[in-house]
Amino acid sequence: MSLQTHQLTKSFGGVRAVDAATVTFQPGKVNALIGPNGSGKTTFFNCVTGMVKPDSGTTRYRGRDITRTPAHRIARAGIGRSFQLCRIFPRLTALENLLVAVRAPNLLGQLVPARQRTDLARARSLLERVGIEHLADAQARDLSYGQQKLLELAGVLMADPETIMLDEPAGGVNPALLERIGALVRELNAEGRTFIVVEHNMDLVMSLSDHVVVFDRGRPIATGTPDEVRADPAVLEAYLGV
Ligand SMILES: Nc1ncnc2c1ncn2[C@@H]1O[C@H](COP(=O)(O)OP(=O)(O)OP(=O)(O)O)[C@@H](O)[C@H]1O
Repeated sequence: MSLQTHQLTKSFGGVRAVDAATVTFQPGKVNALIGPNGSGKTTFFNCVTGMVKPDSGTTRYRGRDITRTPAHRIARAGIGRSFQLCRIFPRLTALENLLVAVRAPNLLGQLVPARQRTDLARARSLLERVGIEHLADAQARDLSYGQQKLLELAGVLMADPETIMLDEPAGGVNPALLERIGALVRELNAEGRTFIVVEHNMDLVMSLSDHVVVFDRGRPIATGTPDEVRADPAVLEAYLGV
């Protein structure tokens, strides 16, 4: 079952940020969402994940209409996401950030020691998985920007999402960490997780993704394999204005 939108629309004043966007993402694959600055990618992400209410249109996930579902319930349904500008708590340690990321929805859940122990073990193993276990007790603000992105990814993984939406994972990240983020996406995808990645780094998009959706002015103008969209004249026109 896939994530799909139908005629999704969101305006801010006179600007149609997302304009009747009908998109189907491929389950089990790495999907990329690309497009020029201001083409509506982040707003589209925000609509899909319940952070912004669309004006009209629908989003369906695994056959269910989630258009009006609150963000925390969409997250619980299995869609995790990261943000263009990392969302972490700078004064908490890396480990504490992960524990906060899975804060139990009610107080009772937070007080159950077994649950706390499981979360702690999971948080430690995820820090190890993303390669920053040595920074577990460092304040998040002391991590490099790339390390903060890895921490945010670990936070997303705490909820064990089946679908992971990443907003510009490569933005501002040095080449070594970029490679690690790419490798992690591949590994996590091989384990069966679906990815939807907004990214401006074309080398990363082309090497990582199976399926590419190109946005221009709030709607898809091309979809296909990296090679297919690269050869599409509409894509060249959108990017270069030729
Ligand atoms: N909260 C907001 N209020 C007003 N206008 C907004 C808001 N959010 C986005 N927009 C406008 O909507 C359009 C799409 O913006 P959006 O950030 O979704 O594009 P994007 O493709 O993610 O851009 P980028 O690649 O630069 O991150 C832009 O014209 C932007 O200025």
